[in-house]
Amino acid sequence: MNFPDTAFSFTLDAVCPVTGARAGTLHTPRGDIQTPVFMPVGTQATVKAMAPFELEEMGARIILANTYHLYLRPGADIVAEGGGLHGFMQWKRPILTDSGGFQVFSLSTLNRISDEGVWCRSHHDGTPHVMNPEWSMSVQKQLGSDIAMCFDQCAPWPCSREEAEGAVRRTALWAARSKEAHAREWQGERRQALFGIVQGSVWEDLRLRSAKDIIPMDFPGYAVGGLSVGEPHGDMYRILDSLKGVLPSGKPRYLMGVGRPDNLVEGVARGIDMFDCVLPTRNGRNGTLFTPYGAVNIKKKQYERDFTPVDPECDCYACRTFTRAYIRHLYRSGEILASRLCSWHNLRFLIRLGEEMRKAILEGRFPEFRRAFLGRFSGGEA
Ligand SMILES: Nc1nc2cc3nc(NCCc4ccc(CCO)cc4)[nH]c3cc2c(=O)[nH]1
Ligand SMILES: [Zn+2]
Repeated sequence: MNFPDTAFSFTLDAVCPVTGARAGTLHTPRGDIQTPVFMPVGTQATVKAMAPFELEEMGARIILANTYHLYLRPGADIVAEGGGLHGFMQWKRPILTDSGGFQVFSLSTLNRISDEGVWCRSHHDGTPHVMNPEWSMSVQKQLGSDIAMCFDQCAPWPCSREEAEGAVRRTALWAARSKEAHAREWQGERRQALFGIVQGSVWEDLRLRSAKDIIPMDFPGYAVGGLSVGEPHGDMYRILDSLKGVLPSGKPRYLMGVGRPDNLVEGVARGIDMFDCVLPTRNGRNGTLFTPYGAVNIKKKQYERDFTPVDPECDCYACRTFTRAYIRHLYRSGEILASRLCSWHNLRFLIRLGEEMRKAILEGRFPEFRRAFLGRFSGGEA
């Protein structure tokens, strides 16, 4: 596959004049991605309980995998030998890999951070590892993802302002080292885009400082990190508002780890193009299903004789084929198909939400779409 210099480019197809919501197209060597887009999470080289052909059927255009997990198991060398992630898991469309910084803090049993990098013990077997920008770029190359993320430091929430400042400083340091290591790894071959990540927790001035550090490094895309870590949604939205006019409008904006359907709509309204979250499959496995009116917990007795689809407006295989009563039976019987059908529906719900927001933006009716969707969707149980 040859990679012309314009291997990665982003086209803005339309912008909502009222909110600034965007419809765009991210051109990658493995295909175009229309935004807004939800990226199913495939942490360990699989979107849990879904086969690649099913992900294609539901319209998944790009999926996410995790450097930290795959480095520890099965090992980046095995994935590389298996043809990189695309060959190993037989997913032919684009893949984005997270860089490992966030996961090392949320998963490793012990970790020490310094400007050099992170010393940690594997959450599998306690073996010691050093993770840093150079390590992350090398592993993401072995994984062969289409989009790699800078190795960054995500401050926890809540944290002190000093902690947030430290993470901003280190994230800038590591972004420069990531960019340098990435260029060295790829020697000018344009086969993997590297996205920058902005930190700063819930302080607007620190977010601005981080943006001023990262944007001049001229990445092909920018992620908003450090959110969806437990902070109130109001803080998330306030931070997105503060970055809206700062992040380069001609490049894709990726909000990491988000999220619930209402978070996606509010994120798009604040200029976000790309999202990822484990919620659809995580909720799928515990029987919590997205519907236009909020989340439905299929375990509930009230669905015992409910012979209607999970979501009558949904076009997914689960909603076209089965009833709530049947899926409730599967769930209560501990049948594997329950997790599959619930994950399938939740993933399709978010993928379709992206498609519908894109259509609304292109047709100049995003504010009405947003009002109608949020008016019906109550974040909690329906
Ligand atoms: N490199 C990098 N990666 C990130 C991944 C993230 N993922 C999140 N949030 C996801 C949190 C999340 C975890 C589990 C569930 C399921 C139900 O609880 C939902 C959300 N925030 C994140 C921030 C960063 C970040 O700054 N840098
Ligand atoms: Zn469905």
